Amino acid sequence: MDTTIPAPEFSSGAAVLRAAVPRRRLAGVIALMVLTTLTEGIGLVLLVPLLAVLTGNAGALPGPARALLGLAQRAGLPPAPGALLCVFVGLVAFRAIANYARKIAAERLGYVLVDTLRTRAFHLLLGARWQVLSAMRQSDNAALLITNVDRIGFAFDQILRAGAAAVTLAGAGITAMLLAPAGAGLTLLAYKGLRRRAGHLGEVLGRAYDDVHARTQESLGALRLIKSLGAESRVERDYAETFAELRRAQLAYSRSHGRGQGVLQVAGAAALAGSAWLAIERFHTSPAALLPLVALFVRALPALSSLQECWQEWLHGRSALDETATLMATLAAVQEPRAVSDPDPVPLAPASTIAVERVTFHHPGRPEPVLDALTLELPVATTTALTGPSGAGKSTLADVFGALLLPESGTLMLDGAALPPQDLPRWRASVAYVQQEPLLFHTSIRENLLWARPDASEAELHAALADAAAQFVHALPQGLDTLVGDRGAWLSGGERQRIALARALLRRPALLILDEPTSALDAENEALIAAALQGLRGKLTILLIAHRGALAEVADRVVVLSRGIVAPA
Ligand SMILES: Nc1ncnc2c1ncn2[C@@H]1O[C@H](COP(=O)(O)OP(=O)(O)OP(=O)(O)O)[C@@H](O)[C@H]1O
Repeated sequence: MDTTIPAPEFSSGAAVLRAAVPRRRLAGVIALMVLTTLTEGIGLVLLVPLLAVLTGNAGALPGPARALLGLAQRAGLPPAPGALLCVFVGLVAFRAIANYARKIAAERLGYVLVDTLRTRAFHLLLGARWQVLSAMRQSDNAALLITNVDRIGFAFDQILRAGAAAVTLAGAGITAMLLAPAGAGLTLLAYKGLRRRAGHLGEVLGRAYDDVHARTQESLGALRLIKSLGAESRVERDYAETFAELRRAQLAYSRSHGRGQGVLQVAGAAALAGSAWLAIERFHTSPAALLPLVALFVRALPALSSLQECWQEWLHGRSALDETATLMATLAAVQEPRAVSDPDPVPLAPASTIAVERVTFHHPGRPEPVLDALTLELPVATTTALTGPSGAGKSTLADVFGALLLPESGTLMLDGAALPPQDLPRWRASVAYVQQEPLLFHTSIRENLLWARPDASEAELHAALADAAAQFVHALPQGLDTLVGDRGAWLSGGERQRIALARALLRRPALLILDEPTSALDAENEALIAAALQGLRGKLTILLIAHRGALAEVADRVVVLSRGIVAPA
C-alpha cells in the first residue's frame, strides 16, 4: 500500500483529504454505489409489470413501466410471472454482490486514508526540527496520531455512507418519478436537518474528547508527582469533571441526533401517506404501480435518516480534520533540510577534531542568545567536561554538537570542514546521548540494548555492559532477559543509567554526549559511572556536562560556560 502523499498540501482539512484519498479507488467506490442503486431501481420498476401480469391489469400501467414491459418482451422475455420473477431474483443477487464489493472497497479506501494520514503525520513529526518538537505538547501529537486520525477515518466513512444514501435517494426519486410523478415530489419534503446545531455540538464533542485524552496522558505521566504531593483526590475530581463534560456533550449530541431522526420519521410517514392519497384520489394510479411506490418509500426512509446521521457525524469529524491539517502544516513548515529518516545513514568518523565555530542560538521567546558566537573544539579521543551555572546553555551547546539543534549562525565542523546539511543524518548516526533521565523501553535489557544496534552480537552486548560498569545484569535471575518495567522503573536509578550508557556505547559513537548523567544518583553510583568513564578515556570523544567535581575529574580538560560563551580560564 502506498502511504505517501506526493505533494504535501495541508492548507485546509479538505486539502489534506484530497491529498490522502486515492482518486481511482474513490471513483471505484462511487461506481459501485451507482451500480447497486441502479439494480435496486430496476428491480423495483420490474415489480410493476410483474404485479400487472399477476393481476391481469397490464393496461393500467404508467407509461414508463409499460415501455419497460414492452422492452422485456422484445428481449424475448415472456410476460410470464416465472420469467419476471427469475429476472427479479437475478437482479437482487447481482445487487448483493455489487453491495458487498462496494462495502469492502469503501472499507479499504478508509484504511488507505487513515494509514496515509498517520504515516505522513508521523513522518512530519520525525522530520521536524528538534527545537520545535521539544516545545510541543506531546499529548497533542498523540491525539493527532491516534484519536484525530481515527476520527477522520470515521468521518470519511460517513461521507461515503452519506454518498450511498444520497445515491439511493436519488435512485428512489427517479424510480418514483417513473412510477408516479406526483407522489415523488413529496419525498423531498422529509429532510429538515438540524444542521447548524449539529455542527456546533460536533465541535463541542470533539473538544471534550481531546480534553479527556490530554488529561489522561498528563495524569499518567505525573503519577509520581501526584502521589508525592498527595494530590490524588484533586486529580480524581478533575478527571471525573472532564468525563462529566464529555458525557454532557455526548448527551446533547445524542438528543439533537434523536430529534433529527424523529422529525425525519414523522415527515417521511406524512410524505408516504400524502403521496398514497394523491396517487389514489387524484391520479387514480393502479395498485400495481402503487405497491412498488410504497416499497420505494420504505427503502428511502432509512436512507434519508442515514443521510442525516452521516451529516451529523461528519460535522463532528470535520474539526479533527481541521486540527490535523493545522498541525501537519505547522510540522511541514519546520522540516529539517533533509529527512532524518534516511534508512541507514553511514556514520562519520572524524579523525582529529569536532568543533563548533562562532555559533549563535536563541530559544523562542528569549531575547538574549543562549549561545553567543561561541567557539569550542573537542580533540578526538579526549574527554571534555562542560560546567557552568544553571541556564548557562550547556545542554543547548550539547544539542548543537549533536546536530539536534541547528544554530542560526555559525558552523559545526568535523576535521576543520563545515558539516554539509545533507550529512546531518550521518552525523546524528555518529553521536550517542546519555541523558539525565535515561529512557528505557518496557521490555528486556537485551531488547533495550539492541535498540541502539540491532545487529550487535552477544559478545558485544557483554563488552558494552562491562565498559558501562553494568555487570550487575549478569547477577539478575533472568540476566539480559530481565524486563525493566515502564521507563525502566524496575531498576534503580544507577542501574538504569549504566544500561543507558551501555546502550550508547554499543553504537560505537564518534561523539558520546553525557548530560549530567549522575545528577540523580548517590555517591556510590556516581563513582561507578565515573570509573566507567575513566575506562573510556582516550578511546572515545566524550562531551560530559557535569556540575559536580567527581565526574569532572575524569575529564582531560574542563570548559566553563557562562552566559552563552566560554568563560576565560
Ligand atoms: N525549549 C526552550 N525554550 C525556551 N527556552 C529554553 C528552552 N530550552 C532551554 N531554554 C532556556 O535556555 C537557557 C539555557 O538552557 P540549557 O538547558 O542549555 O542550560 P544548562 O546550562 O544546560 O542548564 P542546567 O545546568 O540547569 O541544565 C535557559 O535559560 C533555559 O531556560
